[in-house]
Amino acid sequence: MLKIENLSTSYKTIDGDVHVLKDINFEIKDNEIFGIAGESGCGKTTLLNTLYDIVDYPLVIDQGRVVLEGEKDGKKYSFESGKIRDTWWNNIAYVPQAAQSVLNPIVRLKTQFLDSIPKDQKKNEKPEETLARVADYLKELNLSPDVLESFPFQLSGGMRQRAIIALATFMSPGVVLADEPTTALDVVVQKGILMMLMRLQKQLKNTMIIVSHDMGVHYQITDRMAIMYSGSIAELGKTEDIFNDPIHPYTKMLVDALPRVGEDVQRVGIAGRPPALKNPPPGCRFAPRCPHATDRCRSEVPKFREIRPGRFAACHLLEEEVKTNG
Ligand SMILES: Nc1ncnc2c1ncn2[C@@H]1O[C@H](COP(=O)(O)OP(=O)(O)OP(=O)(O)O)[C@@H](O)[C@H]1O
Repeated sequence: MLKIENLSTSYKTIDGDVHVLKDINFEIKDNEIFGIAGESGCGKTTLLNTLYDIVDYPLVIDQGRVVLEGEKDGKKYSFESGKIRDTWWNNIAYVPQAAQSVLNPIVRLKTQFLDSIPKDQKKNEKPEETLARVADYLKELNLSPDVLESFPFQLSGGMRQRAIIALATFMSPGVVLADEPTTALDVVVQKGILMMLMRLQKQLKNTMIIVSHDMGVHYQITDRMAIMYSGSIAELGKTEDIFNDPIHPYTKMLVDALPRVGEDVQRVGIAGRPPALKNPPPGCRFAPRCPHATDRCRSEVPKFREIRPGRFAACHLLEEEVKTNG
C-alpha cells in the first residue's frame, strides 16, 4: 500500500518556485490497478517520481510524505520518502516515461537484467543461475528468452517495452509504477502491453499505478483512478463511477469531451488553459474554467474529501452532498 500524506512539492527555479503538487492526500491499496489521469503539465510525472522517491533538486518536498507499506516473504516492511529508494526493485519498481529509451543501447539485455537485480537477491547463485530464472520468467510472460542475448536496438519498441516491464516485475515488487506505458506504440502493440500489465497484476496480486493522459487506457485496465488538475487531485474513485457518473465539474467536462463509438456528434473540448503553476489563482484552480464557479470558488481552496463512500473530490459545489450524506 502507498499512503500519500499532505504532500506538496515544488521545483526551485531562478525565477521562483513552481508549485506542482499541492496538499495531496490519498491511499493506493494492495491488489489494485490505480490510474492517474490529467492534462499535460498537471503534475502526473512529478507525482509518480515522488511516489518512487526520485526527489532530486530542483524538485523538493515542501511538506508531507509518501509511505510504502507491505509484506514480503512473511516479513512486514515500511519505507517513507527518503528511504523508499533503499527498496527499489525489491518492493517497488518503476517503468519510466519513454522507457524504451532508458535501456543502454550498447549493452546486451542479459547484462542489464543482471545489473538491476539487488546484490542480496543473487548472492547465493551464479550469474548463469540468475539468468536461467530470468529466462523462465520471460517464458511465463510469453517473451522469448532469446531477447536476453539481444542489444536493445535489435528489438522493436513493443518488445523493448515488454522487456522493461519484465525487468521491473522480476523481483515481484508489491508496487509497480508505469508512466505512460503505451505512449508512442501502435494500437495493436498498446493493447498487448495493457493485457500484459493486467495479467501481471493478477499473477503478482500487487499494486500497479498507471499514469496516462489517455482516458481509454484507464477505462480498459484500471480499478480506481485519480483525475489530476493543476497539481491537485480533483476527483478519485472507482473507474467505472468516474466514467459513468463524474461528480467534479472538471471530470464531467473531461468525460463529456470523450468521443463515443457510433456517434457522429462533434465533441467540444474544455475551453481555456490550466493556470501557470508558478502563480496559480487563489481558490480553486479550476474556477477560471468552471461554468459553475462562485465567488467562494475564486477565493477559497476547496478541501479534498470523501463525498460518497469511496468517492473523493475537491469542490465547494459538492458541499451540500457531503452535508446530506453526513
Ligand atoms: N525541472 C523542472 N523545473 C521547473 N519546472 C518543472 C520541472 N519539471 C517539470 N516542471 C513543471 O512541472 C509541471 C508538471 O510537470 P509534469 O511532467 O509532472 O506533468 P505531467 O502531467 O506529467 O505532464 P505530461 O503529461 O506532459 O508528461 C509542469 O508545469 C512542468 O513545466
